[in-house]
Amino acid sequence: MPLYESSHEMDLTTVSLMHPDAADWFAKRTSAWRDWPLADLYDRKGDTRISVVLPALDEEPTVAEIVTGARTLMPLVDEVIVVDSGSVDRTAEVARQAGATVHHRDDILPGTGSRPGKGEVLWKALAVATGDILVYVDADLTDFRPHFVTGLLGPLLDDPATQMVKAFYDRPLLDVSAGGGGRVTELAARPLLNAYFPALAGVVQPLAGEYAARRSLLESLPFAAGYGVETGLLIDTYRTAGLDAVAQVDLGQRTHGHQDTAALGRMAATILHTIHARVTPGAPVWPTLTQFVRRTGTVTPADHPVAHPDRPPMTTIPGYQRPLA
Ligand SMILES: O=c1ccn([C@@H]2O[C@H](COP(=O)(O)OP(=O)(O)O)[C@@H](O)[C@H]2O)c(=O)[nH]1
Ligand SMILES: O=C(O)[C@@H](COP(=O)(O)O)O[C@H]1O[C@H](CO)[C@@H](O)[C@H](O)[C@H]1O
Repeated sequence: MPLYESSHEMDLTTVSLMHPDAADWFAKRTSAWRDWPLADLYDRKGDTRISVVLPALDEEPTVAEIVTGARTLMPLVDEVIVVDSGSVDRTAEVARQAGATVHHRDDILPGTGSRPGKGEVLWKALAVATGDILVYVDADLTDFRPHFVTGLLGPLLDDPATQMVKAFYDRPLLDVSAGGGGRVTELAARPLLNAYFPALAGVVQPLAGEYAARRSLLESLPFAAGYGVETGLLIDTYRTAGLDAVAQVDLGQRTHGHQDTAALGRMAATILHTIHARVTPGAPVWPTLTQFVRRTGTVTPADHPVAHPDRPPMTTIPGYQRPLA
């Protein structure tokens, strides 16, 4: 694993208060996508099967370009799969035209039913993707480039002890004039993780939708619902496989579609509940978030359920079999 040297290199004068495990981990387990040239990855792939998986809910404008870009990496990448989360637009059609294998969430393990949200489709992907490694990539990226995938694969193909690789990147905030993106990351996820899991304080983008992990790990973990999925997988990987099983890779810059503040409030609440369930399992917590809608001079409360049960480890699901290539 190359030591991380770039403009993001940790400034050691500012880290004295970071949890020592986090500082040590950051120094050892952080690399940049340029550390992982394509030719080296081909050499290291051997018979490891690699699936790129895109969760998609109404991503017609962006999904095809990402599929096309990921497919330029074949045969390093063995398959590009889109799991449709209930789109009402032409997401499935344009993804298929671009060369993806498309599955609708309702058609995967139908005996388990279908739940809304991102976590559900990432979980169900395990029942259709044939890879030993799954590379998750959001389908709303507006600047996808193949190095997003190769960067994430580097630490996994390099070191069998690596179980999960998180992306990080700079995040210009489109459509809004001030500051950077990653608003839930900075205002909720990282503060909560620093407080409750300080050894994870070195993870730059804990919510990144771009990450890769071994099937054997993903099959063994619960998947938190909705937008809690990344936080749950990160905490559970840390707890079951140890901090050094996680690596992170700098992919440069990433832009994506933005949701409004209220939607991000619900995302933050789901992440809070995901962490709460891991810090104090079974402890009471109010399961809804009340937001307010302003209409003609008044405000109306709108209650949103934000605490949802996890999906259990895929290996516990009757009828689940690893799909054959
Ligand atoms: O119910 C959902 C919500 C989101 N997504 C997908 O998850 C990824 C990230 O979600 P989103 O873009 O809503 O989050 P943001 O990037 O705005 O924070 C995208 O590919 C979405 O299409 C999904 O599959 N099902
Ligand atoms: O990081 C965040 O705060 C949010 C919102 O980002 P923006 O402030 O709209 O750039 O985006 C994250 O959450 C999504 C849901 O889990 C992920 O899919 C994104 O990859 C992640 O960046």
